[in-house]
Amino acid sequence: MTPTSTNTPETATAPDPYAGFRVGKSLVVAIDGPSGSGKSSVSREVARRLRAAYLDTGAMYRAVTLHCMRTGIDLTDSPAVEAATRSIDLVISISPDRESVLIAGTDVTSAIREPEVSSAVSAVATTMGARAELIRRQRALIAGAAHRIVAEGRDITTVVAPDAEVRVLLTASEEARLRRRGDQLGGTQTAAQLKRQVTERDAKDSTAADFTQAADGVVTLDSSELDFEQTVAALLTIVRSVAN
Ligand SMILES: Nc1ncnc2c1ncn2[C@@H]1O[C@H](COP(=O)(O)OP(=O)(O)OP(=O)(O)O)[C@@H](O)[C@H]1O
Ligand SMILES: Nc1ccn([C@H]2C[C@H](O)[C@@H](COP(=O)(O)O)O2)c(=O)n1
Repeated sequence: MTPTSTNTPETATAPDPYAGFRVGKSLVVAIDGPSGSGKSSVSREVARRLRAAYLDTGAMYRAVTLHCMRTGIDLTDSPAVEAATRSIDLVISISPDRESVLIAGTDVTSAIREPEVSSAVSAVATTMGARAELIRRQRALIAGAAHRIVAEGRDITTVVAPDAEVRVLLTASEEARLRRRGDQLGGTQTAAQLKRQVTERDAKDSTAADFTQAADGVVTLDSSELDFEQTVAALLTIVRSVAN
């Protein structure tokens, strides 16, 4: 089943002084980058300020992974994973203010963030048939968003929405990304655990999508020396300069 959005982003009728972006003009902001670079948190906040929809494509890979795990599908069995991806009844919110992922009506919003899913998700991300189906659904969600959307993942600037008005590779040094993920998890993880969750997962995922270097026309934003607010402001500046 094709996923449907549970959100209709606000249709602005007045100028949007904070975003400084012309009202009424169609806008797709595509963001890629490695784990811990700040894609989800920064993109969500930028979407709020642009009064745009927000699509977390990683959540879709996570949902398929959880579905396979719960239904006993062997994640190394590519045809079975592809079939599961084609048939999954997946509904994802594209509101930046409401995180919601449903599989066949069951709320899996928190479950897809569990460490077991994070450890297993690369198996789905590297199953090309599964990618093709998720890319198809992601394009449909982007096309169906009212008139502005920020979509983030690993292949949005290159494959899902290469014609987006704004295309950004959000990076940060490995040290910054490991530190951020460690802080995010409340200091509960050892250095080795963090490396597995960030660096090793990226190494596996980058065999299926290139998010380590900016493709032609993609602007690189290195947030290593920026705090969260500075990164949001820098991304909004790029949006204004590229899209206006
Ligand atoms: N510029 C920044 N400075 C400091 N911390 C940041 C910055 N950007 C994001 N963060 C924090 O870093 C953590 C990781 O960010 P986030 O989850 O958005 O990364 P991500 O790129 O989406 O990772 P993943 O792909 O693994 O989901 C979060 O706690 C977030 O608040
Ligand atoms: N467009 C995308 C989005 C995500 N992935 C993969 C890479 C990750 O291992 C996994 C979960 O993403 P996260 O929630 O950590 O951002 O999904 C991908 O291959 N392509």
